[in-house]
Amino acid sequence: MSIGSDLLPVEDARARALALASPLPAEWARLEEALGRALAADVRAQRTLPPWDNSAMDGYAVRSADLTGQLPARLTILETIHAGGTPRHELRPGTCARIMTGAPLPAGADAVVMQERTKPGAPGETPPTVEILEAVAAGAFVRPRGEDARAGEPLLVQGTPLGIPEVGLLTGQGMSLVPVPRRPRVAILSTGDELCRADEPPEGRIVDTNGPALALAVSRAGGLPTVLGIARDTLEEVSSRLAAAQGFDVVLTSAGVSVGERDFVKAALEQQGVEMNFWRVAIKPGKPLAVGRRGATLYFGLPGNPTSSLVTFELFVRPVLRRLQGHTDVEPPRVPGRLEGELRKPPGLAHYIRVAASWREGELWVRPLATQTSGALRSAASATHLLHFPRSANSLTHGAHVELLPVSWSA
Ligand SMILES: Nc1nc2c(c(=O)[nH]1)N[C@H]1C(S)=C(S)[C@@H](COP(=O)(O)OP(=O)(O)OC[C@H]3O[C@@H](n4cnc5c(N)ncnc54)[C@H](O)[C@@H]3O)O[C@H]1N2
Ligand code: MOO
Repeated sequence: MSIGSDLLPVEDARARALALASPLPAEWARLEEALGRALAADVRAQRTLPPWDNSAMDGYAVRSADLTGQLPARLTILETIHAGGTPRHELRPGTCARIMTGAPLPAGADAVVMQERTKPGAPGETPPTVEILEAVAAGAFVRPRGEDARAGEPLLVQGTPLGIPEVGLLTGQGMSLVPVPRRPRVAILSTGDELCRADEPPEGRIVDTNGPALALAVSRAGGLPTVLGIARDTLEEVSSRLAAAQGFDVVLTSAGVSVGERDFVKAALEQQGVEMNFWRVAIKPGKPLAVGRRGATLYFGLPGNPTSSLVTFELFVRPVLRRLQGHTDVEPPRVPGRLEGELRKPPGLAHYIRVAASWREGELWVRPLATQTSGALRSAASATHLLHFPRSANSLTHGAHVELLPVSWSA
């Protein structure tokens, strides 16, 4: 059997993890807390915005038909309309209105000529006039009524991720609450006899960095983390700590999931009635990943190596947290890039190489970080992307076109 042939491909593993997840029940969230979340229902506009046709430029509101003959054309100025003002006159042939950006168009006007394409009449002349130097098409520099929203019509559909413009659109509708799936509650349990808390004297132990790091990653992915602390490497302790972790949508454990003599996480999960969906993925770092479900709760046994836990979070947990929050686009984003230097590996596992990217000559060039060991957090520090070194490939040469995944954990 060739290396890795008994392991699940990354894409299959992600698909299987995602298949365990569906959007959580909706809650009403204040708009400022809805940023980055996905709408749980269609939203219809209640207001038409902008409420009137208005000018996109400082200039003159005109009838485009007045400009089809000889140019320049001299028009009589009926009034000046400011943003916030109300037009008082309807344009008749041969007339126009001075108008400012955002001001409502007067009746009869169908276009705006920007000020720079005009020449003012003599100061003090009555009635005041302006010379229009260019013809304009009907609709030029007019922002039509209802361009942003039309009362009664769909505004945003279910599943739309709420970015800042979307939140702005909803604000413009006078909405203060929106329906979004509630945030997933995520428990994080570190396991390992060698671990201590950051505020304890280490004395031969190592500080649990995975717990706090995963909590930050969960928050960034929109989840609500609860750090459960450290479980010692016994089946009883890991099992009882898992039993106590009730009421969570997702439980993340770190370490104890490989084939070592004290790797009890899988056994403990099974003892707690978790149905394992898969264990071990054809990936480096992160091969021992274990995923299962009990009722509505999803369990991820993440590998203990600090970078392995972050990479598996990025490739498997984050997409699941996004699906739980109603996002439809949950696959990790990818961008094309070019490799600086060379990479080699045996075939069998897909490698996700930590790289730093910089933009050069119209392309994203990536440099593999000097340290690639999964045991060192340094191999993730200052990484901007993960370079996908495909499972079947054994070398990538300088300048190779590569697939890059921006990491959510970078600064
Ligand atoms: N014979 C084999 N050995 C190993 C295999 C294998 O296939 N066959 N896989 C290796 C791979 S790949 C990984 S990844 C690790 C993962 O093993 P575990 O998930 O069981 O993790 P541990 O062995 O308990 O710990 C690994 C490493 O990480 C440190 N660690 C653990 N927890 C934390 C934490 N919360 N904060 C910071 N650092 C942590 C731990 O001290 C170890 O150094 O297994 C390989 N072995
Ligand atoms: O795959 Mo393990 O995650 O390299 O150390």
